[in-house]
Amino acid sequence: MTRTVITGITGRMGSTLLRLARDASDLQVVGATARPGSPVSGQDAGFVARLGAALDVAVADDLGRALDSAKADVVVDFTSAEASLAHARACAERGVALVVGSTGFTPEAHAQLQVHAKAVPIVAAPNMSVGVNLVIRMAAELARVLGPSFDVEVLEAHHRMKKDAPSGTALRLAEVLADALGRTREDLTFAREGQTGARPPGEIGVQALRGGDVVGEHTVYFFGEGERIELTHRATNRDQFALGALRAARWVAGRAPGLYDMADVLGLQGKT
Ligand SMILES: NC(=O)C1=CN([C@@H]2O[C@H](COP(=O)(O)OP(=O)(O)OC[C@H]3O[C@@H](n4cnc5c(N)ncnc54)[C@H](OP(=O)(O)O)[C@@H]3O)[C@@H](O)[C@H]2O)C=CC1
Ligand SMILES: O=C(O)C1=N[C@H](C(=O)O)C[C@H](O)C1
Repeated sequence: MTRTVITGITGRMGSTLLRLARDASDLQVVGATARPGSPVSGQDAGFVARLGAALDVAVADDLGRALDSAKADVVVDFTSAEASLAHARACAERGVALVVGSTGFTPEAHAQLQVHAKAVPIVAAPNMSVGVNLVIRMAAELARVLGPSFDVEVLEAHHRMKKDAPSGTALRLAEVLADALGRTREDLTFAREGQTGARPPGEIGVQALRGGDVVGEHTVYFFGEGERIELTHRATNRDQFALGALRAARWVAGRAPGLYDMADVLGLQGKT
């Protein structure tokens, strides 16, 4: 049994993770958290996350306290970049492995995550769906083979409540595409407006749509002369993100310290 703590269980991903962790025969939910000062602190996690039954796990409003009272192997955290950094510190101080799905990390915050990963194993990825991680690899392969004569654009769409833009997945796609094409982050163009002139060769465009209840959609366009390739992933619910994260939780518990990606979890070796 992998003893698992889920953070942010009042959230869309936290409640999905709690349901799927509860249903997994090889995982035991030993802790659940909500934000500091949350009114649900002390209540049963199963009712707070609307799972329809008690879990016999009281919600804590501080991960450190939750870890001090539960002998956990791993924490699974989809909250916000800021909260995840604090959670990484709590895990590093207590020797507990961590899976981070939060997006919106600044380069400085990401560097801090790397510091905590010197103490404990951490899997961090902007998208934990197996399908998306395969799409990322396929996009890199297409870019390498098609080469610089194709114009590359990344388009993402998400629900109206999403806080960061572009999505972490779109950013990862753009970075992987830039790498495959021998370009840098300087070549990424985020949205366009005004007299932009002709599209510079080598540019990689990244565009974000927001609205309604869209779970998460990513398309990479390869625009050529006389043909176009579109590589699309559409999530229709959040279960595949959560199942990927729980797969990462089983994989990372007991591993050597280090910052790992979903490609490591999935055994996708070699360059992206
Ligand atoms: N890697 C992946 O596969 C995926 C990543 N994500 C990312 O996961 C993150 C969460 O997404 P989503 O679930 O939709 O967002 P939500 O806003 O629905 O959930 C976030 C939850 O975290 C809670 N929270 C905030 N701070 C803390 C804290 N310090 N301790 C405990 N809980 C806290 C919030 O509480 P409150 O409501 O009180 O503010 C909220 O319930 C985002 O960064 C998103 O981009 C999403 C889907 C897939
Ligand atoms: O906030 C979301 O919902 C999602 N966020 C992730 C991202 O920013 O890439 C992954 C997924 O698309 C859903």
